[in-house]
Amino acid sequence: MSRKKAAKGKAVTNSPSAGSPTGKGAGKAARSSPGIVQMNGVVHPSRPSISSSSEFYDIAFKVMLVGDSSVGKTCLLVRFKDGAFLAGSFISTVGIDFRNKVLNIDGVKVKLQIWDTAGQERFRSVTHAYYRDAHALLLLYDVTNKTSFDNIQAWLTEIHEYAQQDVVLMLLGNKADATHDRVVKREDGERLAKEFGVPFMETSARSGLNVELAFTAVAKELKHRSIKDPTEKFKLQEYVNKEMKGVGCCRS
Ligand SMILES: Nc1nc2c(ncn2[C@@H]2O[C@H](COP(=O)(O)OP(=O)(O)OP(=O)(O)O)[C@@H](O)[C@H]2O)c(=O)[nH]1
Ligand SMILES: [Mg+2]
Repeated sequence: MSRKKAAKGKAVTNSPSAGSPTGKGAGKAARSSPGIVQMNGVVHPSRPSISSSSEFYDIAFKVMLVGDSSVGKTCLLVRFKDGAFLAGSFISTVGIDFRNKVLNIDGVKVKLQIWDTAGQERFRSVTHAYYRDAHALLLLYDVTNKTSFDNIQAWLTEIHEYAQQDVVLMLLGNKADATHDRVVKREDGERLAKEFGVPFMETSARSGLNVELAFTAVAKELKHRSIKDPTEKFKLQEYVNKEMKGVGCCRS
């Protein structure tokens, strides 16, 4: 297998349209971070983008983070990429950004190009344009925000409409660290995920709980599908169940 080079997220273009936000983040400042891409910027497996980075990879996939505004998509990505929590006031994402990370999955270098979408309603049409090229979707709700949980069904409808039929999908209940503010029980998340046949776990961008696992599980599934090794058996939910940690536990 030949090795490719991983591209860095580059600021190319982005022009968020004006309009009144309807999400929880309405009225908040908007942030546009370095990895902003063109509408047609797509990464295909085994086809690297032009790169100045020296990190090599074997296969590449596009993963999208979706869900209501303020559920913690940007924080989850920053935690995964940089191992840090974005403390301070909430700055809502404008349009769509991406960050790259190369993971070593059983000896195979898997590059994830992770696209962080804006949850605000006014950017929804921008997000729709990207679904088609996504290999995996991480759909987030916030365990301290019932509306974000109630909106999951609508997000799933949207995903079925715009994403590929065989897209790898995982439901994440984020902010699991916020025990005092929790309004959505873990069992409710589990029930919903079961109903829709989607793997599920709770995460915390603040503590790091299950963050690495969420991305690793998706990378393993994508690598498994891509390589189609008949000797290798991989079941996403089984892997997640085995590896995931509960709230209050020790490891991220
Ligand atoms: N307690 C706690 N707070 C979190 C966690 N993740 C994010 N937050 C907070 O939730 C707020 C929103 O986080 P973001 O990551 O910016 O939310 P987002 O989903 O990217 O929002 P949009 O960009 O508007 O779609 C911020 O104030 C974060 O500090 C978490 O795991 N635990
Ligand atoms: Mg964001």
